[in-house]
Amino acid sequence: MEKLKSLIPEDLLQTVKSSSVDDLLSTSSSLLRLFLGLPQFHQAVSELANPELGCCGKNEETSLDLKRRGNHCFRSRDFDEALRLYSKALRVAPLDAIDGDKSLLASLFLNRANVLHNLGLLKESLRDCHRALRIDPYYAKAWYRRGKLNTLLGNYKDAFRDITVSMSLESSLVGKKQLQNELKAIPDYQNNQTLEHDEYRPSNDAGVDHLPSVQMEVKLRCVSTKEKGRGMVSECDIEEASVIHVEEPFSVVISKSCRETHCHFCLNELPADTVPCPSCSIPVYCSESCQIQSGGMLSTNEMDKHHIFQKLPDDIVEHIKGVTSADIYYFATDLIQEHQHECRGANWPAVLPSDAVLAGRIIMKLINQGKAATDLSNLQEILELSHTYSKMNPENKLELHLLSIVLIWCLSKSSCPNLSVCEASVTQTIILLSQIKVNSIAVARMKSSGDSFKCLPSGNISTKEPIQSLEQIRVGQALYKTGSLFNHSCKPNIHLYFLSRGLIMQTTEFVPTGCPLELSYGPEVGKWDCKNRIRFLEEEYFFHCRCRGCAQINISDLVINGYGCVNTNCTGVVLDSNVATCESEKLNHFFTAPRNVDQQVQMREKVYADVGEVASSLLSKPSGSLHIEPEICLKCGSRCDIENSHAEVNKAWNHMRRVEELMNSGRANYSVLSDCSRSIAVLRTFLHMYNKDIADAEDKVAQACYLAGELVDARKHCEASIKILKRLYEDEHVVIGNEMVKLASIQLASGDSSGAWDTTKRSSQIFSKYYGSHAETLFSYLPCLKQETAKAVNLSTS
Ligand SMILES: C[S@@+](CC[C@H](N)C(=O)[O-])C[C@H]1O[C@@H](n2cnc3c(N)ncnc32)[C@H](O)[C@@H]1O
Repeated sequence: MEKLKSLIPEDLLQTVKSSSVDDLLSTSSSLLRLFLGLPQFHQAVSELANPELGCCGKNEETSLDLKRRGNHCFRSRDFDEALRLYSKALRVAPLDAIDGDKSLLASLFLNRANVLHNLGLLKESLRDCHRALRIDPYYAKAWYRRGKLNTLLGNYKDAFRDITVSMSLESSLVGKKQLQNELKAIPDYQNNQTLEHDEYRPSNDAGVDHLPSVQMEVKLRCVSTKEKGRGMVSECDIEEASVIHVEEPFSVVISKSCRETHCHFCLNELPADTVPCPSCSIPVYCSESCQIQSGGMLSTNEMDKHHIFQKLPDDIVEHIKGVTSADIYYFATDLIQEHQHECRGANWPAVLPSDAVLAGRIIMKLINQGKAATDLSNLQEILELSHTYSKMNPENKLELHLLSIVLIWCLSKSSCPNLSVCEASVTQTIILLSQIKVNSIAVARMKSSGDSFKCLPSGNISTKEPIQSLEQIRVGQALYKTGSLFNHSCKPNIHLYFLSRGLIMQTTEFVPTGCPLELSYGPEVGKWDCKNRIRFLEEEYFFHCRCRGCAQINISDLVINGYGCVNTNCTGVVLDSNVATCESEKLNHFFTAPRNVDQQVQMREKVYADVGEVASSLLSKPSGSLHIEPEICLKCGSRCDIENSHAEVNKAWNHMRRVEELMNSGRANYSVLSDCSRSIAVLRTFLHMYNKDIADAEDKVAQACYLAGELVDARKHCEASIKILKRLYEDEHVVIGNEMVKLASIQLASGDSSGAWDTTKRSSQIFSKYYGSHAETLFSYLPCLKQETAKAVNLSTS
C-alpha cells in the first residue's frame, strides 16, 4: 500500500484525504484512472491476483520434502514435530500427487494417524485413517491401523470389519497370517464372526455448535433516534438473563493471529487432526463439515483412478464402497462456501487486511446470490448499514480508497471476471469498508486454558501454575445484519457471546418495555474513565458516546483514576484536570437538562446516592454553584499536590514491575513479596482507595503470593482487589465472576473447602447471567472447579 501511495500526486492525495461521501465517485474515478495507467500498479496487483505468481497454491515438491522430514522425526520419536510437519505437508499436497504407488494425501493422512496414535490421540488418529481410506479405499495399511484403533477404542465390531478388509487386500501369506492373529486378538472375536456389520460412521464431534432459541415472549423493535440513529428497544418487559437475539453471521473472517490455531470456518480451536483446504494452502479446518461449508473443491475419492483390480469377496467390496461415500460429511444446511472465490492460490486473501477480505466475502456472496449488480451500484440498498465515512480521519480515507481499488481488481482478475472495475464498484466498496469498520463485531473466545486440571490446586499441593484467569481472544470479525442494529452503551444492559460463528445476546438486568437494548462495543464503566471511553469510541467508531454511563455522573468514573485526599481521615477523591473537566461537563449537562421539579429532586437524590461518600459535599451545594475543581478534594475541599502524588505512584509502579519480572522468572520469595506489599502501601497512600491501579496491583500480588505458596496473603490481596472492583463495576458484573474464580482456587489450595464452594457457586451464578446455559461449555475451567470444590467439601465433611 505504501508503494501505491507514493505514486499519487500531492493534489490528488489531498483531495482524497479530504473527501466526503458525495465526492467518492469523483475521487475513485481519478485514482482508478491514475493507477490503470501505471505499470507499477499492474505489477503490484498482478503479484496479488495471479495464482501463477502466488504462494498460496499447492506444491508437490514442498509437500514431499515436509513428508520426508516428518518421517525422520517420527523415526527419532519426535512426535510433536512429526505431527507439525505432516500437517504442513497435508496443507500443500495437491489432490492428485502420487508418492511411490500411493496417493500422497492418503499416505500423509496415514502417517499422521500413526503419530496421533503414538501421542495417545486415538479418536483423532481414527479420523485420519478414515480420511486416508476415503482417498484410497484399497489402502491395506490404513484398514489395518483403523482396525487397531477401533480395537483400542472398544469398537470391536468395526475393528473386526477393518482387519478383515485389510486381510483381503493383503497379498503376502505372512501378512495374512499376522492379520489373522490380530483378528483373534480382538476381544469377543467369536461373537463378532457372526455379527452383521454396520456401515462405518467416523465420530466427528468437531464442527459448528447449535444456537439456542430466543424466549418466545421476547419482542424487540427497531426505532430511530436523533442522537444514535437506529437502535433496538424492548417491546415487553424482559427478565434478567433472557436470550433476546441469536443470529448466524452474514459473513465472517478469521483473525490473522488465529490462522494457525482456530478453524477458518467455525472459529473453534483446531484439533490435532486438522483438515486442509483441498485446493489452496491458506485455510485449515477442524472437520470436513467445516471445510465443505467453507468452500474449496471437495476432495474426490481416488477409487475410479485405481486400476488395481482385485478379486474381492462381495461383502469386502461393499465395505470399500461404504468408506468412500461422501454423504457422511454432508449436513442439511445451505452450504455457505464463503472461501470459494479465494481458493485459487492467489496471494490477496492472505495479504490484504481482514476488513478487505471480509468485504470481498460480502461482495461475492451478494453476486453469487444474484443480488448485487456487476458494478455493485445497489450494494448500499441491499445491505442497509450505517456508516461514518465523513467522520474518518484523512489517512483512513486514503487507505479505504487504495484497499477498494486493489480488492475490486483482485476479485475481478482472480475469480469474478463479471465484476466491473470502475468508479461505481470502487465507491461502493469504500462505503462497504467504512460500514464494516463501525458495524462488524469481533468474535471472541476464551483463551485456551490448556489442561484445566493442571491449573487447579488439589490437596496439599505446591501451587506451581498461575491462578486461572479467564482471558478472551479475538478469533474473527463478522457482520451480523440484525446484530449491527444494537447501539453501544458504557453501562450495557445486554451481553453478547458466541457459539462457533453464531451470536447470542442475553440481558444482564431486567429491561422494562420501551427501554433501549444496548451492548458494550468495548469500553465500559469500571474498565476506563469517561474521557478515555469517549476518546476510544471517537477514534475507533467515529461517534461521540451518548449513553447513560457517559451522560450521568457515577461513582466509578469519579474514583477509577482518582487520587486520595491529603487529609488522612477523609475518604474524598481528588481529580486531575482532564478527569475534572470531563466530570464537570457531565454534571453541568445533568443539572441544566430541562426537567420538572420532581424529576430534579429525584435525579439529585440518585446522584447523591451514587456519589455517596466520595463527593457528598459537592451535592450539598446549590445546583448553580456546583463545580468539580481539579486538585481539590471533592469532599473536604483540601488542596492536593497531584504532581507529587503522580511521581510517587510512578515510582511504586516501576518497582512493582521489576518485582513482577522476578516473579515471572520463578524467583518469587518472601523478600520480593514484602517489596510488593510496600509498593501497594505507597499506592494506597496517594491514590483514592477505589482507584483501579490499586485493584490491579492487589491482583498481581495475589498471584505472586499464590505462586510462592503464601496462601493467606494471596487470599487477602485477592479479596482486596475484588472489593475495589465491586465499587467500579456492579456487584454481579462478569469481571467480579472472573476474580471469584481466582479466589476460589486460592481457597481450595489453602484447604478452605466450604469457602471455595461458596465462592464457586457465586461465580457460577454470575457467569450464567452472562452466558446462560453455555457458561460451563465456554469456560471449561468452571465445571472442573465445581468438581474439585465439591470433592473437597465431601472430604472435609466425611
Ligand atoms: C453498529 S451501528 C448501530 C446501529 C446504528 N445506530 C444504525 O442506525 O444503523 C453503530 C453506530 O450507531 C451509532 N451509535 C451507537 N451507539 C451510540 C451511542 N452510545 N451514542 C451515539 N451514537 C451511537 C453511531 O453512529 C455508531 O457508528
